[in-house]
Amino acid sequence: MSNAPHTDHPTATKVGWLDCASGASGDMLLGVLVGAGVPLDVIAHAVDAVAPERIRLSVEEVVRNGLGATLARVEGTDSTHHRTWADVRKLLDAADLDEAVRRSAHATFERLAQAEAKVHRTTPDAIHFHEVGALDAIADIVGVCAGFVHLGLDEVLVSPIAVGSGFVRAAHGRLPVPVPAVVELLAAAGAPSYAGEIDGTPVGELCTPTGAALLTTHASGYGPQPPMRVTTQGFGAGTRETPGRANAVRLLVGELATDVHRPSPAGPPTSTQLVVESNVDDLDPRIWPAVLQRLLDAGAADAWLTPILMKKGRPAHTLSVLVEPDRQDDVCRVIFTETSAIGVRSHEVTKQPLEREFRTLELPDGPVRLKIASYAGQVVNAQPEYDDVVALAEHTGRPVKTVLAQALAAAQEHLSES
Ligand SMILES: O=C([S-])c1cc(C(=O)S)c[n+]([C@@H]2O[C@H](COP(=O)(O)O)[C@@H](O)[C@H]2O)c1
Ligand code: NI
Repeated sequence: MSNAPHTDHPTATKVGWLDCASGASGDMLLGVLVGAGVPLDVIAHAVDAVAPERIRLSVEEVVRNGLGATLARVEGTDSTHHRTWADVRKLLDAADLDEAVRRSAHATFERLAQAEAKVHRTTPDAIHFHEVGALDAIADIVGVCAGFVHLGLDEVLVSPIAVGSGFVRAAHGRLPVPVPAVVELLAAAGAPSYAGEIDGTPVGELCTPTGAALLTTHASGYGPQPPMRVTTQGFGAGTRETPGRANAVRLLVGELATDVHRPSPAGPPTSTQLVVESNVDDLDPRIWPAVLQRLLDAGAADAWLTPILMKKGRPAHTLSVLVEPDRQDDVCRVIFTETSAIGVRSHEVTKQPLEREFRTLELPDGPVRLKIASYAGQVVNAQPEYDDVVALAEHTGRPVKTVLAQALAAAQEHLSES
């Protein structure tokens, strides 16, 4: 239940819009939820249910660049320094927790672990949660998930996310901003981001990995504030004062105004891409697989061939490449240097990606990633990553079809449990 006044619209869609013009971190999101009316007790209760050691959560009203904001603090000392995602998952599974909170906390940690595993070339289960420790990650993630469940939002929309620029000092040295885990998380979700510099001056880290994992888990779409009748706003403060802007994330809560334009709840908004094409009748066909790979390496979203019968009755292929407009030059360079095409044509297309997420299936012989696509909040497709299946089959010497069947069965079981 939310603090927002209730209206008697029976079919009203309750929406939250997060304004991430100053980025987002776990603490900022905890603060913004309290600022928007979630009692601190609700958050603390969920965190206590999971945390293996005492965590003290507190909030304080502060001013950021002249604006009042809620600063959340998480205090506690983790006596265990090596808590991995596998350890935290056991804590989550065993906790006396609302099922919706458990589900979204699990999804958030899973995303974070996937992104970290990719960056550090390891497995999600081996990931530990940064130098601040697992206790802080538990407080941020479980607390924010509990806050969102309490608000009971039908949709959470997120603005393009300011990620920052320059460098940040981490336990293992200086990391470039946006830090690698943030880049992976936003890329996997198709979330729009930008540096957020003011007057070209590097601003440091605005969006942390925990912030990005929480945003991408809860977002049902990205974009500007939708038409909505706002009832409540909250500001969640970052710890630093930053020149030229209030270092705070903002949450507007209200009802979608369905009498005007309404963004799709199905996932990221549609985007305009280009299809660049050329008909080719004189390339040695053995070269095509390498061409398609080079196009993907050059930034194409997809590349494919269609057999055609060309002028003069010649069997040939249409090469088609789907690409973001700003990568068109890179794609054309590959086409002209790698094939015998002497010209290309292009047209704009509208792309609507479904929301996707990766989870990890633990098969008896090793992990296989599961790619899940959702439409309007419902899982509509779930496929084990074929490359992982082949790698596991090679590793174990078992037939690919056997490993694939095992992965599909594990996927079904995983989905029916979650
Ligand atoms: O310590 C590690 S491995 C580390 C990796 C990364 C990557 O992006 S990879 C980032 N960081 C920085 O740690 C702090 C804490 O982040 P939280 O998300 O846990 O709040 C932050 O500055 C990250 O950029 C550390
Ligand atoms: Ni890392």
